[in-house]
Amino acid sequence: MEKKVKIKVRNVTKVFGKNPKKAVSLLNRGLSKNEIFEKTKQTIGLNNVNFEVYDGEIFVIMGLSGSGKSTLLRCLNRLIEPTEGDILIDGQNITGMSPEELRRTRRNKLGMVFQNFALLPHRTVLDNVAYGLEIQGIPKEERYSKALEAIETVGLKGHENSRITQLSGGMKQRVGLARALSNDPDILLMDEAFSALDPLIRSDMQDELLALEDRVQKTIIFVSHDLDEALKIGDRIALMKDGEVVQIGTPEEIFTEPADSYVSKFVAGVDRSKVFNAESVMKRPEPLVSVNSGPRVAIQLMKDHGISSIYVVEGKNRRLKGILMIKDALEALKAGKSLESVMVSEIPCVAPDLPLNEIIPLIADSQYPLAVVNDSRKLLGIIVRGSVLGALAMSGENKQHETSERMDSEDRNSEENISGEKPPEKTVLIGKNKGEAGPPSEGVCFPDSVINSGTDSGPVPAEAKTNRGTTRSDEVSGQEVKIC
Ligand SMILES: Nc1ncnc2c1ncn2[C@@H]1O[C@H](COP(=O)(O)OP(=O)(O)OP(=O)(O)O)[C@@H](O)[C@H]1O
Repeated sequence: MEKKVKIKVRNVTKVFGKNPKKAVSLLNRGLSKNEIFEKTKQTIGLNNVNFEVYDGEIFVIMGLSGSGKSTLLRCLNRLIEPTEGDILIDGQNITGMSPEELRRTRRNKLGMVFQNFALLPHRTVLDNVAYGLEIQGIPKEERYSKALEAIETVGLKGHENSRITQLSGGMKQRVGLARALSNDPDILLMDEAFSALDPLIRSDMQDELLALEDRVQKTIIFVSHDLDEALKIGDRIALMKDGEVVQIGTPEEIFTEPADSYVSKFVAGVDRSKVFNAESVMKRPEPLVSVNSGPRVAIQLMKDHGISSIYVVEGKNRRLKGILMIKDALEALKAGKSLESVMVSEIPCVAPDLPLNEIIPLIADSQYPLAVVNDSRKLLGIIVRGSVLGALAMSGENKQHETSERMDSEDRNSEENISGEKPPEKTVLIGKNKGEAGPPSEGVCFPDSVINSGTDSGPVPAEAKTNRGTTRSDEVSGQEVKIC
């Protein structure tokens, strides 16, 4: 599905100083930020920035101090006026708007959360959250009702009448968030919103933001100088240096395909196992056999593909039923039994967003590849040891497809290793997908048609996914051990 562009930033440059034209002309002649400052005493805040933000994504702007993050964020609502360029929100160019139009757009579409909370210390939580609505002239009853809703959304219900001075840092930032949400804006601009918090509280707030994003589906532009934070919460990250965007990509793209040596150095120290997740290391689940097929079909498929086990699925949505060993299929053929009666149905399953560091112990303990399933138990992919090791070992310069190629050959070996091993009595499901298998369907499907048919049964997406979802509080609880 095509992504809807919510914000478009086009050729935006910002010069701080009284003679921006001179600075811009020097920029166009290729002079650096420092050279321009030496010559003109004008500071380049942003240099020809271009990007798009999609509806409903968390887009992180990150970079070192002074790289232009806050300037860029503030240009998006024109708290800072760009010197050149356009900023379009829902297709409307805000750089050309009159003060009244701008006010309306800010009010209806944009909410902002600041690092230092920017709260009124002597007011209650409720009055702080309702403050933005108050200055818009919204009647008391309506603004309190909206404010109470926002307070509940950020988990502060019961604290409406507390004074700001009575709150912890984390709670204060929730108030800031509630205030930004009170008007139900489409877009949240968050400027180092969690940087002032203690590490544990900060981590909690990141989890809560992800959970909140799941519920309310806002477009969030989040400024951070912390790479771990960016990797954790960002759908995509824009990395800035000296007022320029040096790379935009998913966390994994930034990791595996750094645009230059600056980006490589930036990501050098990061723990790869926290960046990759099940979806990014799984391989296509092929071949598959329908639960309604006979053992002869399963044996033929395993023979054709040179494998000794095969995943058994049901219906066009390839709902996972179990795994079948070739020896059991042969036995079923001899005894006239069904696949279902001889397959192993209790196999280890993980959710697609389970991070690699949580997958490693599971795969080490498992006799089978791990099945990656979604909430409706659709088999999305399988993970074998080789894939995990490949992702961990890959250096920053290597490209994603190299891993996939290596995975494919290692998968084969790993699947072979399953052969002949006695299935365990019970195996476990880790992750959030814990649904029970439903009743068998009537139709028979074969692997290729299973993979290629139906609206949501397409191939495993090539685009790599990160572990951001796994840190959501509701999903962390999904790590409890369950029988699949
Ligand atoms: N009001 C201003 N007047 C002059 N220069 C400014 C002004 N605001 C920002 N700058 C300069 O613009 C550049 C970008 O600053 P900005 O605050 O956007 O960076 P940042 O990446 O957000 O940094 P930090 O993480 O330290 O907040 C810096 O060189 C800064 O000194």
